[in-house]
Amino acid sequence: MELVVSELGVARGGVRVLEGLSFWLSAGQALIVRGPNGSGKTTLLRVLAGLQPAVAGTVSMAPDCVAYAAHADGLKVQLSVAENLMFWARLHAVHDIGPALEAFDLIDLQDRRAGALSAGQKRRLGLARLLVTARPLWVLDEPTVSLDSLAVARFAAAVEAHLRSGGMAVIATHLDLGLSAGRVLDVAQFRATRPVDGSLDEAFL
Ligand SMILES: Nc1ncnc2c1ncn2[C@@H]1O[C@H](COP(=O)(O)OP(=O)(O)OP(=O)(O)O)[C@@H](O)[C@H]1O
Repeated sequence: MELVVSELGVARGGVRVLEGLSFWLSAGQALIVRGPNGSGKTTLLRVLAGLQPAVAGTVSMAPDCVAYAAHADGLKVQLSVAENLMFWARLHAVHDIGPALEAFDLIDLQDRRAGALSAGQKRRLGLARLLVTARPLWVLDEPTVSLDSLAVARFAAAVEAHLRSGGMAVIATHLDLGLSAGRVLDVAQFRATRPVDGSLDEAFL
């Protein structure tokens, strides 16, 4: 399996942000996306995840191959930690939430209502969902926000395990996660030179 991105152009709010962006990833590889604030990292990830269309170019992988973790954790606050994971697991026909609880140190919190978790605990639960999606490409937007150093290490270990099992990851992060198979892409070099674009780019927010 391979992710091939060719001559991609992306826009936000009718303004072109990036153009001419190409890269590829093979099974077992990760791409770390860097760039200054407002340079288009989130917009690129949204296009990869199928949340909005590209304005130019192609992405080889269909959105249903992608597990996307945005800035927001997207949790069901009335459900417990375990119920949140079971909800996502059922949706993806995954039967065992045990490895996800274990990987993100959530076993002791599994009966706690998600709305009553701390910010870092919520983030751990949001990331644990990745492990119950069984999707090959993880697209992650600043996944380590609110995580302490131990949780960052656990997250990096989960990504490494995903890569070892043939998965891929595209991660916007300012941290060095120490991934063995991680390349860095700085989106600043792909800043659009013709920024105004009249087309509708928002499938939904
Ligand atoms: N909802 C929105 N509507 C219109 N424009 C937006 C919206 N969100 C972001 N933008 C603009 O799109 C451009 C790219 O933003 P984007 O969020 O992709 O950058 P980023 O590199 O992820 O930034 P950061 O590092 O601050 O998270 C910026 O100029 C930003 O102001």
